[in-house]
Amino acid sequence: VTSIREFTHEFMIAQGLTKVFGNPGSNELPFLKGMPAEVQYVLGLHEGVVVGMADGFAQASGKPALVNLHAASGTGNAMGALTNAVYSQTPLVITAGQQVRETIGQESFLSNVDAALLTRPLTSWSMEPACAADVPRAFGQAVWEATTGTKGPVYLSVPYDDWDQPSSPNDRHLLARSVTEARSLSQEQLDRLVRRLDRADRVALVLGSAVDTVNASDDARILAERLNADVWVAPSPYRLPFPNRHGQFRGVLPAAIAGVSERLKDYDLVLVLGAPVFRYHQHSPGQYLADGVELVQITEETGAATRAPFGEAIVADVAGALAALSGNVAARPNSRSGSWRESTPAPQAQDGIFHPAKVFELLRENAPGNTAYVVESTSTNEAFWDQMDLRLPSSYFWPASGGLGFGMPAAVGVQMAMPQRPVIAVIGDGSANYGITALWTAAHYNVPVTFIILKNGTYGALRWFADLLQVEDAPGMDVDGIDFAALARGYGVTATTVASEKAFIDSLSRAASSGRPHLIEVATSLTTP
Ligand SMILES: Cc1ncc(Cn2c(C)c(CCOP(=O)(O)OP(=O)(O)O)sc2=O)c(N)n1
Ligand SMILES: [Ca+2]
Repeated sequence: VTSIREFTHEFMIAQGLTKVFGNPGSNELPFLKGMPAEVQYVLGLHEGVVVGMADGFAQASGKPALVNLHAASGTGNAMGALTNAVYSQTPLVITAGQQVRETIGQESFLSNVDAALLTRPLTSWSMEPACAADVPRAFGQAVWEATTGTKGPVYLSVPYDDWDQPSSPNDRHLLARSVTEARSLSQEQLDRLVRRLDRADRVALVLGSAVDTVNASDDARILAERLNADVWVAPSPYRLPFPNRHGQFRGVLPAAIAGVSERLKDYDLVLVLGAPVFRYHQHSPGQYLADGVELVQITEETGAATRAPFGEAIVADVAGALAALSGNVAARPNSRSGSWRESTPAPQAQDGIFHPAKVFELLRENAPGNTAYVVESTSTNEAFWDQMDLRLPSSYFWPASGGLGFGMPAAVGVQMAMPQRPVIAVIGDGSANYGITALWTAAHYNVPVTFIILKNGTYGALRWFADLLQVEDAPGMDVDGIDFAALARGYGVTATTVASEKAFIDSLSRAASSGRPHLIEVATSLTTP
């Protein structure tokens, strides 16, 4: 008789879930027993790193990732990483071991009390099956909940004595199941939108990260060029949905109410695709939109449509909408299409201290054009977008809720999913500490990420926020004196500390040709975000 474990392993392989990102405890061992050779277990040394790696892997591969955590303590460690994954709608199937079913009520050691509640509201679905016989169906539901409707992380807690129970012959039906969806614009919605776009004088496209998640930036560019529309990226992007040096690219909208309405005030129609309206961050009250500006939002995320405070929302497949719109709007004269903007020269490094813009200029000039960047350096965004020239989909990954500890692990996950592209992680010296153990996994599985640590010795973004909020004496702002090269070597990753542009370029090219992970730490000056 097939056990529930054996059936579940077979189902995982049938679903293509052939990597398990995990950190094990005793509750998980009965699930991990006899794992088929087709399944690779990727060990992370902290559950935040495990979920960060799975998040990067799932985003870069475009497929769900399977995670296995240790009951409540493991799940608790993963919650910070889940704040990102839930906002990037990353399909993660998070499983966790539970104590023996009959001992949960008495809360014996390692019981995950109220397991199905533990991850709410950071999972769209969570469950602990009411009996062992329901585990296979619940596992299937977890996979389809993660990948259908508003996609995102889900959670399944399984008592560890369930795995040895016999699987039912009915479970075989699960192997034949599929769950798909089609939520394209209706013909009437499409016709109405095309008429509005064709009649509008000055159109702005505001593109969200989901446009890159669904790999639709090419159609976004075609639509923008046909409309001769200005293109903005929606606030707080965790992906790049449009080439940032394209002649029609106007920048990333500030994550502030007044800032957004100021930049959108001269348009008569704003079309938002694949973004919430909007993910503001610093609070600067004002009019949501200037008078005369109309806004239409197309999103796959029902909640982003229903909770928006203004504009007309359509819940529909974003890639399909872009393909339909770009094929139906009238073409306008456009001298900008296909043009590329030059970048501004970065300030020179002084006495071994680099302006972050100089680091980015050296990356633009020396890293391969198909490099994918995983960035978690919270005071250098402006310099990054000024200097970088990213033209390919899946070229930029950022923690979707700003939950730090994403960058280094996600870079490992992205590189595992895209072995054909170089991956460079650009990490602040504050952020690096939240996911630093990812270096061990990079070394252990030889994942050739180049990690660049920008050392300004402080929580730069918080200094900027402290000024904004007039908090003169904020404590806990400094993180100086950390030797990341020594930490990297301690986890098995080679490292260099560079103090000149030549040394930076040499380290970069040596790292790229080594085929191994490498860390480069560079002292940088403090800039405003
Ligand atoms: C898990 C977690 N903890 C704390 C913060 C708060 N935080 C912190 C601590 C920041 C400073 C990060 O410093 P850095 O060195 O990585 O980058 P910059 O110096 O460029 O800001 S930005 C920010 O929002 C967070 N976002 N996420
Ligand atoms: Ca810093």
